[in-house]
Amino acid sequence: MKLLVTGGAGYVGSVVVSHLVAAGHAVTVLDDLSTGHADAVPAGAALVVATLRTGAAALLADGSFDAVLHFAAKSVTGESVARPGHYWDQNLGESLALFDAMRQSGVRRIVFSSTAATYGDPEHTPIRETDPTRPVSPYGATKLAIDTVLASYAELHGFGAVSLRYFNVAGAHAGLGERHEPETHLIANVLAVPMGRGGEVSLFGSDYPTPDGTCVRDYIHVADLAAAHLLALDACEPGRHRIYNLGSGSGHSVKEVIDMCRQVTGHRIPVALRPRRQGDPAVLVASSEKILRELGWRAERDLAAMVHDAWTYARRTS
Ligand SMILES: NC(=O)c1ccc[n+]([C@@H]2O[C@H](COP(=O)([O-])OP(=O)(O)OC[C@H]3O[C@@H](n4cnc5c(N)ncnc54)[C@H](O)[C@@H]3O)[C@@H](O)[C@H]2O)c1
Ligand SMILES: O=c1ccn([C@@H]2O[C@H](COP(=O)(O)OP(=O)(O)O[C@H]3O[C@H](CO)[C@@H](O)[C@H](O)[C@H]3O)[C@@H](O)[C@H]2O)c(=O)[nH]1
Repeated sequence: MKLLVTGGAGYVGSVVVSHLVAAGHAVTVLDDLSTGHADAVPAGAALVVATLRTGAAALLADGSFDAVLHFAAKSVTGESVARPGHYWDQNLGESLALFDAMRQSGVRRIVFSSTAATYGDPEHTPIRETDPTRPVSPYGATKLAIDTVLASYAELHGFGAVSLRYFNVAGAHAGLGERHEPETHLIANVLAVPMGRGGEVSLFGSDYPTPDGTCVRDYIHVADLAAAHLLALDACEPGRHRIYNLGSGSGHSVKEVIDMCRQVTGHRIPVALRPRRQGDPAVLVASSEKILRELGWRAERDLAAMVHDAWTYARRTS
């Protein structure tokens, strides 16, 4: 297929592009490099540097693309609380421009990066796709709004759309990994300590109602995530919007993640206890039964593999 990948110079997008190229697809990346890196775009894919508003319509105009994978977004929860207008503009506004360009050029298949943040504070664990969506941050609200637009465009404009709700993405693959500046994600921050960038890792809150008092998350390897995108692409069906959670079904606490990083790196990794971070739910764990049942996908790699691969990547890129 001929594919347009928005945000393909970012962490998750670049790993998915490497899988798409390996599977024989022709890939064009559209990315404004606001948080991505031109050198993360895998060999074999073309890069167009522009925003969705300025670049999508011209790229899609000739009607030759078969589908879009839409990763481009601003995705730092805390920043979204400080700058909600920026998040609505960048996430919903830019997505509407992309969907409009798709509609005008007749491209109707799309796989979208949604998020566990659409659920907010869950009523029970594990979270199913049918559970209530009550986001607690502007970031989660913008992503839920985009899911809603896709449902509407599927019904009214014949889009075949799949929203993949990622839980906590981690690990590295094919020499591609996390390079966010500043970094907010736990595993990358913990590994920065043995890499010599900071003497201790901040642990945000140890008084949560969890077994060891720290937040529990469902970590998923970025290569497992990439595999799900290839299945989702084949599952795009005109007139339908499907939503799938992507997680492993089991949770790890922040303390467990830090211990795993100690084990893998052999470094003692000092911890500084800090107050809770605003907007962090205590437990987020996915039920991924729906995508197993319907598309045959399940997470294959465990936390040890994620930390090991992230550590290999960190050392290689230092
Ligand atoms: N990393 C996670 O744990 C996680 C979890 C849930 C959902 N997600 C979603 O997955 C997607 C990818 O996340 P990531 O961690 O790779 O983020 P990232 O910041 O590394 O990648 C996003 C990419 O989009 C580009 N971009 C942003 N706004 C753009 C715009 N308006 N026009 C063109 N390009 C633009 C950036 O330059 C960057 O290359 C995002 O949509 C994010 O919300 C990520
Ligand atoms: O330096 C750090 C970084 C994080 N944490 C904690 O670690 C946990 C995980 O945090 P982080 O890695 O920032 O991920 P989340 O905030 O859970 O968010 C990620 O996972 C969500 C889905 O579960 C997605 O919606 C988001 O886009 C994605 O950033 C949370 O309890 C944080 O408070 C720390 O204690 N210290």
